[in-house]
Formats: sequence, C-alpha cells, structure tokens
Amino acid sequence: MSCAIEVHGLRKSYGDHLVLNGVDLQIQSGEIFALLGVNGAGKTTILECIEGLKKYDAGRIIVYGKTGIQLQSSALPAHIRPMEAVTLFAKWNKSKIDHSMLHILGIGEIEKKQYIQLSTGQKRRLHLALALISHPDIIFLDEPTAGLDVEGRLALHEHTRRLKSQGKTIILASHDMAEVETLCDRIAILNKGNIVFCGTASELTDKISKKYVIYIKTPKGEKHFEAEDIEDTLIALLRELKNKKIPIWDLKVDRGTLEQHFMEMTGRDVK
Ligand SMILES: Nc1ncnc2c1ncn2[C@@H]1O[C@H](COP(=O)(O)OP(=O)(O)OP(=O)(O)O)[C@@H](O)[C@H]1O
Repeated sequence: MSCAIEVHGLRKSYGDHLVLNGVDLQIQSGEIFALLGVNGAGKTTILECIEGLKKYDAGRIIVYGKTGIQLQSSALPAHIRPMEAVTLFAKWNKSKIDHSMLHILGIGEIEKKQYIQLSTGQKRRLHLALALISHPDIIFLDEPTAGLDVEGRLALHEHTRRLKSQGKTIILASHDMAEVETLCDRIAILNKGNIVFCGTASELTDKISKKYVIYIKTPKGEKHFEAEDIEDTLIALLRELKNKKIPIWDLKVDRGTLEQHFMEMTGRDVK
C-alpha cells in the first residue's frame, strides 16, 4: 500500500503554548484514518497544518494527491443556496459537477433552501459534497458526525465507506469512540503534543488490555473490579461472596472498551 500523507517531526506552538511536539504520522492510501484526542489536544491543528491552512514551526509534511476538506459549520454565507455553493466551488476548482455524487448525498432535496435554513445533517451533507467537488484523492473530515442523530450518523458512515470503496483516503478527527471503532482502519491518539498510539482498534485493545474488568451485581449493588490475574481474582471474589452468603445476580467479564483504553492512555475522558 502506498503512502497518502507523511508527517515528520511536526511542531506547532501558539505563542508560548506548545500544541504539537514533534508529531510523526504515516497515513496509507485508501484507509480511513482517525485522529483521536481530548478537547484541545491539537487534532484540528494537525489537520490544518496538513491541509496547508496553518503554518507550523518545524517538521515536514508530504501529501501525495489532491485534497478535499469538509468545511466547519457556518462556513458559508447564510443565504446561499446549496446548488449555488456547488456551482461556485466547481467554478473555483475548475471541476465538472458530479451529479450522481450530489444525488447520493441528497443535495437535490435541499436545493430550494438557503444555507441558514438547513439542518445540521443537511449542512454536513452539503459540506461533504463541496469537499468532493474537486474529485480529491484525500478527504479531511473534522468531527463529521458531531450533533447528528443516529440516522444522520449512519448515513454519513455509509458515504464515508463508499468513498473508501472508491479508493479515497479519509482522515477524520472524532470524539466518537464507537464511530472510530466501526468505521476506521487505523487510529492515532494524540496526547500532550505527541502521538501516543497508532494502530488498529484491536491492536489498541491487545496492547493495553492485559486488564480484565469484572462486573458483579448483588443485592448490595453493582461493582466493578480490574484484574490482570483474572482466575485468581475471580476465585477470591466468588469465595468471599460465598463465605458472606451474598447471592450473585449478575456477573460479566470483559477486556475493557476502546473508551477505557483511551482514558488509560490520556488520563482523561474523551469529551
Ligand atoms: N489560533 C489559535 N490561537 C491560539 N491558540 C489556539 C489557536 N487555535 C487553537 N489554539 C489552541 O491550541 C490547542 C489545540 O487546539 P485544536 O483546535 O487543534 O484542538 P482539538 O484537538 O481540535 O480540539 P477540539 O476537540 O476541542 O476540537 C487548544 O488549546 C486551543 O485553544
């Protein structure tokens, strides 16, 4: 597989606030790659440096291919109509309008409305259509499903998977662990200016999931325990409950969710 983006030693500060402290990343062509990090970790800053929208202090970025960027909300004039925006972007990019792409994204259904009248989901679809106008190889999505309902989220996931099946590379910044786990081929976790993990969701689980989590429900309530030596801990726990004659209502053992692993690596919740 060839490389779509290489980032070497990327450093960026805002005044004396160091945000990126030598970030290295390699994103492969045709993959859906997620950038995870708590609020303010620097995800947008990395994306904007790669997109060429932001200057950086040191490092090297190489982008192999044409890029398309999904705009943030409120990025368009309030009264512009969707097809006017599409035509404007196509002229600007000297691109032919792909009507089948507009149809798939449902732009026809909203063409009579003004931008200000669109729902969050409709705006996101329009922003995605505008990102695709120039027929890019690499597409950047910054929190594409934030604020969307389940239906809107699933529709956007479907569009993203379709783009991947067309051979596009997709880079998305997200806070949604379930989204990242189901949609993305690889994940990078950004913490305190550095990439602290880069790999698949199952590699992340394997890497730090030496710990099991035991959930137990008794008449006294619900508790959970973390254990590396699962057999010894379970036997001790069951023996203690038996000795105290406390009945077990429910018992579950798992290896932790992606969110727990994320919190373990960053010391914080994702939100
Ligand atoms: N133009 C700017 N001037 C000064 N500080 C900035 C600027 N842009 C971003 N920052 C700061 O840099 C840090 C990283 O911001 P960035 O937007 O890249 O984080 P993020 O991971 O995308 O956050 P979020 O998840 O909240 O969108 C934050 O502390 C932010 O306040």
